[in-house]
Amino acid sequence: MTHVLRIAVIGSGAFGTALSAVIAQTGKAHVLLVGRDQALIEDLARQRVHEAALPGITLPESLAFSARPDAVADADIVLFAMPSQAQLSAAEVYGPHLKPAAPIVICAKGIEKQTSRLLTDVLESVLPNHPIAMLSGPGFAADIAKGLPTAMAIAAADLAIADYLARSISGQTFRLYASDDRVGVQLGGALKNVLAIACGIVEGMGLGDSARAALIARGLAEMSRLVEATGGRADTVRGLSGLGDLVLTATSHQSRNLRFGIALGRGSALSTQHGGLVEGAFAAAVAARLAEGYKIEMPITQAVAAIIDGRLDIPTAIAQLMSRPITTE
Ligand SMILES: NC(=O)C1=CN([C@@H]2O[C@H](COP(=O)(O)OP(=O)(O)OC[C@H]3O[C@@H](n4cnc5c(N)ncnc54)[C@H](OP(=O)(O)O)[C@@H]3O)[C@@H](O)[C@H]2O)C=CC1
Ligand SMILES: O=C(CO)COP(=O)(O)O
Repeated sequence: MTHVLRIAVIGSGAFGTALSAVIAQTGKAHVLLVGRDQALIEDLARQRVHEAALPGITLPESLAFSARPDAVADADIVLFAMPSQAQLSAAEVYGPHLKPAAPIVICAKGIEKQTSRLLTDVLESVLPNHPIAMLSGPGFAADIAKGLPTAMAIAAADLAIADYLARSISGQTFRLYASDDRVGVQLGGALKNVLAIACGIVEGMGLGDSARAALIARGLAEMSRLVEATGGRADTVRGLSGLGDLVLTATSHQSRNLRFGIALGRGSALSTQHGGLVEGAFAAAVAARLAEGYKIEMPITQAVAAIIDGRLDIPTAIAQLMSRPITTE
């Protein structure tokens, strides 16, 4: 009998639910969505709609659900679709139940706040016997779940594993490109959130589309510097999980990071809780710290970090950015 691929997606929020739905839709694998909230999981199995995260979107009949950590035991591939700061605790809870050597795919955009570690390093420290891959790039959960065309990057240390994962997960509407640059792919996702907050501030203050375009281009230069300093490649930054995701998040009001920045620019003290998850608010301080450690210039990122920490007001930040020494591009 041929083995049918089994994929488990852990994290029943917007992204995890969307990924599980789109993968189930391919018909290539048995897909299981695993969440912590028993009542929500029972509701999803009954209603096939996640009203809180993906309102009005019907989930496929073939998608299975569980709230038990040991339900991941027979999964050939496991996606970790919870926020960046929860990846470590999730690895500790689900790790003991994983199938030996099953590839783990991190589906979060951030850097560990406490230690400044990359998420691949965080998971490798807890799950040393599993290949750890990273999925990132432009794609809103709602677009993915609706079956709109989306393309993202998936990176593993071994390109053959990235290729296997890309082929296993991709379908008619959701297309993955394989890479062996885990650093570039994950930092692209983490840093674009910080830059999206900056673009939101510009929008909230009514500074114009020209300023936004300048931020995108100079932000991309900052991203390249940190990616290269950390051992990644600049060409990855010009791809889906860099330029692609930055353009999406810096321009679409679907983005929580952009909306958070707009609120800051308008002077409203929106907390990172009220607008939903704002990964860039965590990543800004870490990225600024890393830049300092590597002695590279990331003035936009550093300004966003200082604004969020309350160390800098927005007009002063703008004046400082505009009065930096004139230099070459
Ligand atoms: N939404 C989007 O469009 C996209 C999101 N992403 C990324 O995906 C990640 C998740 O975002 P998103 O789904 O939107 O966030 P949500 O806030 O919608 O959902 C987060 C989910 O993670 C679960 N969770 C939190 N901690 C743990 C844990 N320790 N173990 C297991 N599950 C946990 C929560 O469960 P509970 O309800 O039980 O607390 C919740 O279901 C982020 O890094 C984000 O940047 C990437 C691309 C697109
Ligand atoms: O990463 C995303 C789309 O690619 C989602 O962006 P937000 O987290 O800002 O909503």
